[in-house]
Amino acid sequence: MSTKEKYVPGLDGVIASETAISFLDTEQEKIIIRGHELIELSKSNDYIDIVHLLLNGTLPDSTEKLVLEKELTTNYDIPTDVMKLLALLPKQTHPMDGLRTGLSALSGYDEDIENRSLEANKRRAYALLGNLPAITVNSYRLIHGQEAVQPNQELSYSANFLYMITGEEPEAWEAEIFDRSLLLYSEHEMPNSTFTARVIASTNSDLYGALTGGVASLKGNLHGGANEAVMYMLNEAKSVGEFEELLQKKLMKKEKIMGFGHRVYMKKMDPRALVMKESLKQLCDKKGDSLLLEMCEAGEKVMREEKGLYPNLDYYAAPVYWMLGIPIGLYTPIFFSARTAGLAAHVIEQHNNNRLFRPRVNYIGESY
Ligand SMILES: CC(=O)SCCNC(=O)CCNC(=O)[C@H](O)C(C)(C)COP(=O)(O)OP(=O)(O)OC[C@H]1O[C@@H](n2cnc3c(N)ncnc32)[C@H](O)[C@@H]1OP(=O)(O)O
Ligand SMILES: O=C([O-])CC(=O)C(=O)O
Repeated sequence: MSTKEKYVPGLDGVIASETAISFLDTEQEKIIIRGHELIELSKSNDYIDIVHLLLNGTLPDSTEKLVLEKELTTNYDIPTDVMKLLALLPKQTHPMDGLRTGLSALSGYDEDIENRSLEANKRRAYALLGNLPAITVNSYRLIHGQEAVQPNQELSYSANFLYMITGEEPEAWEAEIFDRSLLLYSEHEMPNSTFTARVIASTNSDLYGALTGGVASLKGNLHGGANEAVMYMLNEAKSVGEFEELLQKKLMKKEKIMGFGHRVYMKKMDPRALVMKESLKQLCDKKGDSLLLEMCEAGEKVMREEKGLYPNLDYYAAPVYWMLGIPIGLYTPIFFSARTAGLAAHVIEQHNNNRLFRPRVNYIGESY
């Protein structure tokens, strides 16, 4: 390669993979997951259905769904030494770093670690999905000097996840809102974390390593870390007026406003954000407190008028999680936990039809 090749910063619009898993059809404004539309699925399916769809290629029938949910809710075997390791981490460790450490440590306990077959990878993905709620919640709790919590295996996957977070058995409608958030976060084509996981998998590295890299990628506030950043920003204001003022000040200082904009939906609202906004409305009605919804809507207006930018999923996920009583530090780990279904499907696809990722550069250094 002697002459300069076309360089696209941030690989914007570059096709990095062929995949049968998902596609953002921006013309039709559809998020396609294995031939199904995610927003349609969010109306009558739940997270377990999507896990099945992502990892098996089809929506489950009622028996398959029961079997899968049972497998995930009873699959809890985090080694005590991993818990001890998490408890040793300094208090200031970010929960995403705790999760990354816990997830990474699990690899040593997989006696079949070198097996990259479809069956072995699927078994691993299910085991991880079973353990992730506990790893997510307990890495947060142990870092903060709290006791580890045990799952309640009588509850559904999502109800148990929320129960472990808040310590209270959720009402059915709360578990439903939380489940819908997991579904919306489950898979989204080729974001940075998925690309990261596929790049790692392409060296024949294992699922744990690929997912561990995925956690690091998702932590950043240009990606998954935006959901917690949105909540910190909302908490800086106490009224609609204060929030509008805060946004104007940030814009004057040329700061990025978390929860707005998207590489693929830049000038349109993320379809998932609309569904999440409905969940926020539902929560506000139930709790008789609409302040957060009013603030978010005012923020939407400011950003549309000032920048022509629209909310992404993280903008509405943050107030929804807040109103469900979830600690802010868990917002991004929950996103990762939900995305594990999609990431695992991508790693499996990469392993099954692999070519090493190894791009080139345009050299702009000293002449030679
Ligand atoms: C579920 C998810 O992971 S969704 C993403 C969550 N991340 C965020 O919410 C963080 C805030 N948003 C952003 O930083 C961006 O919109 C991104 C990174 C998500 C996508 O942006 P990119 O495609 O890389 O575009 P880029 O950052 O180059 O922005 C293009 C222009 O829009 C502006 N812009 C983009 N997003 C924002 C924002 N949130 N606030 C203010 N300005 C913004 C940029 O400043 C830039 O303006 P300029 O051309 O005048 O310099
Ligand atoms: O697609 C992206 O770049 C980021 C995103 O919305 C996601 O991962 O859900």
